[in-house]
Amino acid sequence: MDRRLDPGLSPYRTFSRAEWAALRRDTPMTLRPDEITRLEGLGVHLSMQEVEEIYLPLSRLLSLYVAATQKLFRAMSHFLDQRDSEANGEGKMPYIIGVAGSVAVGKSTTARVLQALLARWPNTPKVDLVTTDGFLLPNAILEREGLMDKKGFPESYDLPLLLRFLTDIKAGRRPVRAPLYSHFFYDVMPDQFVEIDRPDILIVEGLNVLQTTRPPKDGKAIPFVSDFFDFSVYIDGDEDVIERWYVERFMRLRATAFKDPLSYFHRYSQLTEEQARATALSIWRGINLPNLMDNVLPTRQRADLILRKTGEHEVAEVSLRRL
Ligand SMILES: Nc1ncnc2c1ncn2[C@@H]1O[C@H](COP(=O)(O)OP(=O)(O)O)[C@@H](O)[C@H]1O
Ligand SMILES: CC(C)(COP(=O)(O)O)[C@@H](O)C(=O)NCCC(=O)O
Repeated sequence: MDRRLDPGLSPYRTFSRAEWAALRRDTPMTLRPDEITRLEGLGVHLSMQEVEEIYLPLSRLLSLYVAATQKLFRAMSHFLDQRDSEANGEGKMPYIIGVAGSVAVGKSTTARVLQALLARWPNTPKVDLVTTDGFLLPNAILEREGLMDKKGFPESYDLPLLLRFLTDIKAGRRPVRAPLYSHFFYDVMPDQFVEIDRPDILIVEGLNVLQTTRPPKDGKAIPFVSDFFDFSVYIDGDEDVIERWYVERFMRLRATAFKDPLSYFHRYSQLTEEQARATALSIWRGINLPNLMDNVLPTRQRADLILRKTGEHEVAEVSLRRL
């Protein structure tokens, strides 16, 4: 079902692939084929054409937005009579980009491509990447709370920890640590963190990054995750296509990572191909699809930019929110 906004009512300007690709203008291709290969996830064939026609124009837009925001930040520092060193160390504020969308829609891959392209721009050499998977509650708590079948749902995250992380980033504290999630162990890794030390850009990717927060029981108002964002991208696709991507990824993992006896899903590597496909479909239709329909898709129209994908991860349309 196509739930895109009625163009007559939309705050977005929508570009065809060709119109968007033309906005690359003279932006040079800064990634070599071997670098694109390194960016690919398991089984991903990331086409050079996709990077040139979709992600290069996006990196040009973001570079312009970051430069304008850096000017705004200096204006605020001037207003506050703050010297650059006092404002936030070296007079810069991390520009935070959120990347949202369904499980298996391509958030991690897109985030890695953007990280590589944005780091090539002279005004943003340091680009860090964090996934909100690390802010999931540990399996022990999910199991105690009966939430193992809700992994990825709003209630499965340690939202206060994520908001504290983003607050520290925006306040310029250094370094700030983000917990790490392992898809191999299917759990948050105890005592493992990624340190974020005042990057020019921080990309935060995850299912929940555009969700509006239900007020907590104590009634205290808390911010939305996206209140800390300077720009946000939603990666969109038809549910039946994402279901295929999810099953394809599951089957690739079954043939690789799941074969390791230490892998959480090792038991699935013992299944026949048909049983494994049925299991992947059951997990998708029982957990990730309801989460997409109820909690993720409704956040699409909060994004600044929507990448609408077709069957093989190609982006067919780009919608950019008008200022
Ligand atoms: N642009 C792309 N081109 C080709 N394959 C892709 C692309 N983006 C994602 N994929 C594939 O789709 C699956 C999901 O991608 P991933 O980035 O892991 O999604 P997410 O982080 O949203 O779960 C992965 O198996 C990956 O190989
Ligand atoms: C950990 C996740 C919530 C994160 O989603 P993703 O990074 O794949 O978008 C998801 O991969 C997940 O494990 N969902 C629970 C059901 C499943 O095993 O797919």
